Amino acid sequence: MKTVRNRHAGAEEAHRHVDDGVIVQASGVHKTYDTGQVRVEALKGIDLSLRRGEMVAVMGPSGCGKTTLLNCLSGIDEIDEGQVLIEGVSLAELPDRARTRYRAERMGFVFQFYNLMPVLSAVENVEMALLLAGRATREARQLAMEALSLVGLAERADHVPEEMSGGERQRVTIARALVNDPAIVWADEPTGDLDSETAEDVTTLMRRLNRERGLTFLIVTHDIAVGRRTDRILRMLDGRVVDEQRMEEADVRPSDPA
Ligand SMILES: Nc1ncnc2c1ncn2[C@@H]1O[C@H](COP(=O)(O)OP(=O)(O)OP(=O)(O)O)[C@@H](O)[C@H]1O
Repeated sequence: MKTVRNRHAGAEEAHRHVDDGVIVQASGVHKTYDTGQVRVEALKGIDLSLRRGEMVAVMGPSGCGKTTLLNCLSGIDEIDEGQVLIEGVSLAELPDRARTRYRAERMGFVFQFYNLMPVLSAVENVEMALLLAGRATREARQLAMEALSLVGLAERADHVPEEMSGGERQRVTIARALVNDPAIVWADEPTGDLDSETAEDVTTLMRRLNRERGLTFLIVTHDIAVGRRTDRILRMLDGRVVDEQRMEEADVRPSDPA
């Protein structure tokens, strides 16, 4: 994997130089939370890589460091030691504005509790991701509508979140996550707030987007039904990745309906 030294150039320019199929490369990642009273070593040396088009689950018991890992890989949180490269770019080395811009342009996020703006309609929530990334208003509206169609919600475009079910809200956040055509979508317990049937629909949707659009996903989940639908499960225990399980084709159901 080539490393791009990215001093003043924008992240956009940097990632054009690297395309060897690896999206995420983490080595020796440590993260400790120190509240003054308690010191928690949440990540104790993580090495992993994700390839373009992969769908990977991170599983493990409560408190083992899954969310911390997602936050550290995606640059939401700072790491104490080690290195994280996304498309060959070390986000930690980018100036603040370039890092924010990189995240807005190249990453999508899906969270358990949706994180939608309650006063905005579905289409406005989705287009916000584009407007923040500097797209023109008209183009943003058109792309947002296309993304809502992809997740089967075009007819709900004008509804605000409280007028939608949990599954519909999560589909809006998935539309928002993919609308920028990101390098990777980070999903933290995307089905955690959903009943099992709706969770399966949302998982099927993510798998379809992964297969059809080559969208790369890293999904933190407690739900083995989600894990089974991915390409790989990384199992964490006490701040470390202790096991990796590749899913059989039979488990990932290649013939899932759209
Ligand atoms: N901001 C913080 N300050 C202090 N400690 C924290 C903070 N965030 C997480 N921790 C601690 O770090 C450890 C890992 O937490 P993390 O949220 O990553 O676990 P998790 O595997 O995602 O858990 P869960 O499945 O319950 O969401 C836990 O011991 C947690 O208490």
